[in-house]
Amino acid sequence: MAVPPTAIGKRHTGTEGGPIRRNPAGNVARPMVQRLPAPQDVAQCLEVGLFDTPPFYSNSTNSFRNTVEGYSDPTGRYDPAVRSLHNLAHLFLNGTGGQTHLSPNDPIFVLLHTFTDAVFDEWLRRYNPDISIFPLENAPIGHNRQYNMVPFWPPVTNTEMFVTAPDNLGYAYEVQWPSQAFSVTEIITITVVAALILVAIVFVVTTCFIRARRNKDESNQPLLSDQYQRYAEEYEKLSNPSQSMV
Ligand SMILES: O=C(O)c1cc2cc(O)c(O)cc2[nH]1
Repeated sequence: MAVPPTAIGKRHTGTEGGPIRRNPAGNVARPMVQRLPAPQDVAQCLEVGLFDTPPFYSNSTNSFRNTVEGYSDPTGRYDPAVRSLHNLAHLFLNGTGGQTHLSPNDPIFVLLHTFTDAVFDEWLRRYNPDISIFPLENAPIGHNRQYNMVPFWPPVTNTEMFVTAPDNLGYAYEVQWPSQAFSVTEIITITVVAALILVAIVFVVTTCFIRARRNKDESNQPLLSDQYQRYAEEYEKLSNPSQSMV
């Protein structure tokens, strides 16, 4: 049977899985991927100071690499149920862009991966790490620092790519990075410290004020000074106040 030309056209303009499909936030079976990453997630991810932690895999915890990839929560804590940042954006698309073997067919892939690289670049800029923090061994195949990055051609090692964009690619990303919001613990700590500082300031100012007033009184009325006050008190105690104390 002859295939209608329109059907042939569709087959060739679409992806392996058919035309590009997107159903953003439409995965009702997975409510956690019904949202995009938030600016705060990026800010938190950039606070994860360790580049990677054993086993240098998708279950690494407190690893910037695993956090930006999106297998940890944005603070770096690994949780198998969580998807964040890069992975969350893929899954949010809920269609071609959410399937590893098809996602490059969706043009959003380029934007997502460019932004992910910009986050990595900002991390390199902030922490200025030495290559010695990149795993030398025990990472999955292709992921130790001297290995070539598969499938790039000509071959390029992870070490060669562990460089900021201006040095590596000749351009810089221009992003206004969100700043980190304070946590509840930090807000409480700041409030307590501010209150203590305020009490200390009030105490010092009051003490200075009282001293200044007393000094003024003493210079204006020397008989009110401590020394004469004591004489006065002792004089009061005497049974016969007219008797001389000298
Ligand atoms: O389930 C994930 O975390 C997930 C899905 C998905 C799709 C994709 O094209 C990727 O590049 C990564 C990815 N992660």
